[in-house]
Amino acid sequence: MSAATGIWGLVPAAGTGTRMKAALPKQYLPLLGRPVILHTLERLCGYARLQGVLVGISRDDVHWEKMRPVIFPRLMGTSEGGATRAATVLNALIVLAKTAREDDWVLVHDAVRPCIRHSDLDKLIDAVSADGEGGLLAMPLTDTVKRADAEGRVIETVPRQNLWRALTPQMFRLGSLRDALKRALADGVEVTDEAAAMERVGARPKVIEGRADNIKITLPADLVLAELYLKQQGPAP
Ligand SMILES: Nc1ccn([C@@H]2O[C@H](COP(=O)(O)OP(=O)(O)OP(=O)(O)O)[C@@H](O)[C@H]2O)c(=O)n1
Ligand SMILES: C[C@](O)(CO)[C@H](O)COP(=O)(O)O
Repeated sequence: MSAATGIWGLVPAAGTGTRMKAALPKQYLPLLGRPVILHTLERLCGYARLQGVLVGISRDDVHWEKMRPVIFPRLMGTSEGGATRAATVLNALIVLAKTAREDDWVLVHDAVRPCIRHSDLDKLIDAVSADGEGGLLAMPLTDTVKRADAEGRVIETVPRQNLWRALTPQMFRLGSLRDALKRALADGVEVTDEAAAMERVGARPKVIEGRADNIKITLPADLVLAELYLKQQGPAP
């Protein structure tokens, strides 16, 4: 990676959190007394290797302004979210491209993964910037995997060798990722992560084993787990 290559953070935070079934979007639910997203932004904005962090929020978002996380260094502001995570990320990349360069790296990290550690960010950046094809934090599957039908009856046991759970951040070059997401959306293909969009155009992203505590807050029980992890981690990001 040339010395001039920039590294940017992009945080999709425009979801509604339907699976959480809460009164407000889950990225704004309280976690140790602060909104989930503030924990995530504190981690990312406090990470010196990022030049800036852009957050994609819904145009209907009424919580961001109330929160005004003005204290964070590197926080660039917000871009308009879309109907899907992919659309939110694409819109943010288009905004980021006004400041960053086409071959700069972008780390896309879910707003609802507040337990991300700086050591995992280092691991991802060091591995991917040396490799060039892009990559993502992930965890190898350790349970047996079943595919079931609509009635909950097992159809098959899926061989789990070489199966990984994708986490975030996912790290790709700005221009390539923007174009790949544009292509997926134009083809009507809903990709649930950035790597899937890149794979569609022939990339072979690298999986980098991440920490088990980098959980995505999706269901109520995840909030309890995130609280335990943050308490266990202590102040060290
Ligand atoms: N249109 C969307 C949908 C999701 N996200 C973001 O993508 C991340 C991961 O998505 P997910 O966990 O699915 O969040 P939600 O879509 O809010 O959850 P649900 O699927 O339960 O509605 C979250 O930070 C979420 O805010 C986004 O920026 N724009
Ligand atoms: C990007 C991601 O967190 C990787 O596992 C996941 O795909 C997000 O999925 P969601 O349904 O938008 O939570």
